[in-house]
Amino acid sequence: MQEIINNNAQRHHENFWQVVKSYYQLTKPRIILLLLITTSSSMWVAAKGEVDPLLVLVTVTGGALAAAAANTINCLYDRDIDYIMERTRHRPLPSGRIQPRDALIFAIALAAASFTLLTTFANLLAALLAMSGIVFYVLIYTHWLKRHSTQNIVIGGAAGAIPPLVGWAAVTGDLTWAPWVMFAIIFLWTPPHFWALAMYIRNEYAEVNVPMLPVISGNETTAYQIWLYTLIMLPATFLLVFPLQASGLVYGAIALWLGGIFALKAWQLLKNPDDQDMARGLFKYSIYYLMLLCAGMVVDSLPVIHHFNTVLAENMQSLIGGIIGTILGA
Ligand code: HEM
Ligand SMILES: CC(C)=CCC/C(C)=C/CC/C(C)=C/COP(=O)(O)OP(=O)(O)O
Repeated sequence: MQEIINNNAQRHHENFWQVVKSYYQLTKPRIILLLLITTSSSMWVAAKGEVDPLLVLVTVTGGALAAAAANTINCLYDRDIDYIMERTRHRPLPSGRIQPRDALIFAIALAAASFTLLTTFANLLAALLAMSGIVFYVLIYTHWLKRHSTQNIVIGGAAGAIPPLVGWAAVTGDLTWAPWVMFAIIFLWTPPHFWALAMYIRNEYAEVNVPMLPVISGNETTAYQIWLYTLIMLPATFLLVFPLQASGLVYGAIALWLGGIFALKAWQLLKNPDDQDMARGLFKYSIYYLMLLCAGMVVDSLPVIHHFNTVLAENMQSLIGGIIGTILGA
């Protein structure tokens, strides 16, 4: 008898953790992690390296709840095609581990918690921006564009670029040029990020009639588009240094190094558009790229680095002055 009770208790325990795990999976947690990295790095730049840790905690939690709500509704909406694609078949909704009605209640609760947390402990602008991220991602990307346009992720990608706006707004209460440049960087980063992935799983998207660019226009055109977006994204990363001076030369050097590798990988793919390993390589690198670029912004904003940045800038100035002087003098 005691053994049966023990077994039942153990089974209940296992079931409970399985349910928690399914809800966790529904939120696409790994994508949220990168969204939060972009949010917090923007906070660091906004606060010039001296950010209130409690505000970071609140904003990151509020942002995570909003992104989790957005991803949950996306999973709910896409459960029909997710059921067909191998990569997504085992998600909680298509595999029947969570009921659609429960997912909807979960998403609404997450969004409400996010709004409450952000308005109470950050500010209304940050909360409204996070909510606009959910609405944009769900309505514009998931509902309107994903199944109808090859430009789905170009326009829909704007949702994924909102988190740095949330972070900046939480710190300063308004939006200046710098957060919009961060928005632009992620907006321009999204097509290379996603199309590289879509190039090596295009058969899956073709199977469910989602008009991703490689399915409709082929690998050559997609690789060319990836190359173009990369070429526009790279200069955008330097706008934070010049003319905005929101970040210094340490960040500039990191952006140059990381961007060089990005360009090299995009160029190699352009020359070998049917090479799936190269496409996979660029997709994986795109994730590290954004993480490290954000880390670069944070490191650059730290007060200890400020001094170093100033010395570097002065030396650069006299170096450039010297070069111009030599040219003019010659
Ligand atoms: C509309 C824009 C975007 C689309 C369509 C898109 C699409 C995808 C897809 C289909 C995957 C593969 C997921 C899987 O294997 O289940 C993926 C992975 C990933 N995406 Fe994006 N993405 C977009 C924007 C973003 C943004 C803005 C971020 C963060 C800043 C991001 C971060 C990631 C990360 C970290 C992964 C790897 C997840 C893992 O390892 O499981 N994505 N993306
Ligand atoms: C501020 C805020 C709340 C922003 C939220 C923005 C957000 C959740 C962006 C995520 C982008 C993303 C993972 C798209 C994948 O969609 P998909 O449906 O094409 O991928 P799938 O084929 O794997 O389902």
